[in-house]
Amino acid sequence: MAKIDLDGLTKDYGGVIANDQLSFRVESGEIFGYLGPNGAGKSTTIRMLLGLLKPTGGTARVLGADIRDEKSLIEAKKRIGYLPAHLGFDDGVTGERVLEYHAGMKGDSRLHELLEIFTPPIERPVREYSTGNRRMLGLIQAFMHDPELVIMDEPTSGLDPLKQEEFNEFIRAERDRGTTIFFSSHVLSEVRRVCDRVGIIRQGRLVELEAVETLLTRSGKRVRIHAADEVIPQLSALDGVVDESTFPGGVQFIYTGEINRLLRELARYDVHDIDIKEPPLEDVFIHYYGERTEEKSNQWNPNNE
Ligand SMILES: Nc1ncnc2c1ncn2[C@@H]1O[C@H](COP(=O)(O)OP(=O)(O)OP(=O)(O)O)[C@@H](O)[C@H]1O
Repeated sequence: MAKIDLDGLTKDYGGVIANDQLSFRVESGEIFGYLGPNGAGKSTTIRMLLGLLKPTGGTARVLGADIRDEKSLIEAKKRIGYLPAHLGFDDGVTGERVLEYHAGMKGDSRLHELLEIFTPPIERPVREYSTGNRRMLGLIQAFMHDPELVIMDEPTSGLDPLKQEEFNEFIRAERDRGTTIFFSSHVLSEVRRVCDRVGIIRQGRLVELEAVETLLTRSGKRVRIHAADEVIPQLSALDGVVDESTFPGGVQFIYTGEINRLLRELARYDVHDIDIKEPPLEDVFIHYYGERTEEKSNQWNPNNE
């Protein structure tokens, strides 16, 4: 059974249709990345899944509970971990007190191991916390009761690169022990490293739903060849070559054809050196973020790491 199942989920804020008939599933035991430019509608979906906002059309099920059915959603939420984008902790109390409060409501069977990975200074009042320490406290509270499903809104914002990497490792291990993870993100490198599948939302509509590997395969390879000047025009003209550009002593392009065909073609030329890579995920996703100057999406920063 899918852990999350959206069925025409719609939110009209009265003028702004933030989610427009979204239908997709998050399957058991996968890490699903929910991507989209600023204002695309990610937080709106997440807040509806947690029952914090009411849909104006369609519905969704989380762990089998219809989000319109308050009672069954409350029951399901005991088995869900949630990390909101904005962490509204009581600033006056210590991190330890915050965790005790959450433990009282839902349990804390994994608290000690989480405190070894994420390391906020729990003896200090939350008001003294840096953004990263707040995020870590939030992550501990999201996972401490060993939930079956974890929903997170931009979980790594504010974490330093080392903690981000620890977070990546941690959620991969969580997935391997069977936890299902759904999170929104702007950090493409993180999505590449940890997600099994992604959904991309733009102006409230789902524009892509695909395995990360498939997206990358479909997007071709980035090829950089050093060769004699006279063969460069012929290399640039090969079938399947797009976005070609030359540099002194070589040419680079995206190759969208069959890789063996490229290798056979290249064997006919005097090639000095070659580098074949997956395209950066930025290249793969960038066309979903068209009209960037006309929308709020111009805040999208694909290099945000
Ligand atoms: N309470 C509200 N009332 C009216 N419009 C809203 C409300 N909340 C969000 N919106 C609008 O709905 C759209 C989607 O917003 P949402 O916060 O879901 O996007 P997002 O993808 O999470 O963005 P970001 O990446 O910037 O956090 C935006 O146009 C936003 O301005």
